[in-house]
Amino acid sequence: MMTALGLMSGTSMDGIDAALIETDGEGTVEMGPTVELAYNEEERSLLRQALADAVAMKRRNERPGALVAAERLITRKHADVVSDFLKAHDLSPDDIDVIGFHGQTVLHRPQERLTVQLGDGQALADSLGIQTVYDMRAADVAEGGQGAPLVPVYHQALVQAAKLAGPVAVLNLGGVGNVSYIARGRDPIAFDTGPANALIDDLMMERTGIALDQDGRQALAGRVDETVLGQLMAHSYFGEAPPKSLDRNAFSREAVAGLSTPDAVATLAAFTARSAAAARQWLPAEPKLWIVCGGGARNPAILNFLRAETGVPVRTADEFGWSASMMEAQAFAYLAVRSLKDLPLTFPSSTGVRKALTGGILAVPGQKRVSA
Ligand SMILES: Nc1ncnc2c1ncn2[C@@H]1O[C@H](COP(=O)(O)OP(=O)(O)OP(=O)(O)O)[C@@H](O)[C@H]1O
Ligand SMILES: CC(=O)N[C@H]1[C@@H]2OC[C@@H](O2)[C@@H](O)[C@@H]1O[C@H](C)C(=O)O
Repeated sequence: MMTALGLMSGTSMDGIDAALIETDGEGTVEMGPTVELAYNEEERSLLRQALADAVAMKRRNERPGALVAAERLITRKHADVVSDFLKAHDLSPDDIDVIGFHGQTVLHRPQERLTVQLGDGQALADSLGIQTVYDMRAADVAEGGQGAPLVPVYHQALVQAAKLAGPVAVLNLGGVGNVSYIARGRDPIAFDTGPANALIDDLMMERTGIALDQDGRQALAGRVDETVLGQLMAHSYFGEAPPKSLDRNAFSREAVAGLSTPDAVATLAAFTARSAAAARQWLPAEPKLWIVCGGGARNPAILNFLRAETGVPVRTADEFGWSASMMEAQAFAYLAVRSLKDLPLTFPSSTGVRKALTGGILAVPGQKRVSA
């Protein structure tokens, strides 16, 4: 068993989640304390600028425009989260065997073998004195995989430990949605389903200056425009067979521009649910249960739409004693341990990589940098 601290800064760009787990990187996971640190408005706008500037990137080590400043911010803020976490729980760096550091995705174009996660793993390891596994998507993409989703192997460990009768669909609703289909005796089938909260957040930011629909209030007050929803669902992504994955900004909210804020948000929330439910067409059997995690698990409008679309029970991760909001941070802790043990992170059925593959770069404190 190892003590691992996972750090995630997701596509919603709302902040950093940190979660401690004890795990063997296989069937055993014990969940420990967690902490989250929100980005302030100035930091968010730097990250938004970094996403815009990343569009021009051709090679993953380039850092045009705001990307240098954004990477510095990401690394420093992650170091702060860990220091605060250690202090709050009276821990020392020696108590942590490994950090799993996801970084901030600013660009994801697997078809060009390009996926970019900002964050200097070596600098983080040096400043904290804790070995750090980072850049966990790169090896998969270099081998022809999508580089996402990576969490399915963690979803599988939880579903198996809970002895749930499958098949189970675990749905993460962050900025982007991704599903893991977990059934006995097979590797997880997984892919990105469509938008989750990113379109809702962007629309809310534009119209109200607050980047979320708190507790789904706008969506619950609005009416879904079925014509507009049909236009949104006509996107070619939904007709593509997996493996497939998405950039945060793959979808446009243009189609809802003419609607009132409640109707626009309701329609986008329904879009999230309908596109997630449409994942079933690529699964070998109908899931008996959907378990929702990520910030979308706190949006009752999305959960209601998902119940209507799937017709089977939809529960949140918290109802199983897991953590909807910390699932990904825990997953990156788990993946770091798997990386140290040379166990696979990705599978042909999750990213389309040719064969099950480990990944991640190990930064040991004080180690000399090897240029890529
Ligand atoms: N109480 C809430 N009500 C409605 N929506 C919420 C609530 N809490 C969080 N969210 C939504 O969840 C989002 C954050 O989700 P999460 O932290 O899972 O995303 P992420 O990890 O950044 O993204 P990804 O999984 O795509 O990398 C917020 O941007 C917001 O839209
Ligand atoms: C490139 C990238 O960062 N993708 C994220 C994003 O956010 C959700 C979805 O798209 C998922 O595929 C992935 O994150 C989770 C943590 C994953 O890799 O499993």
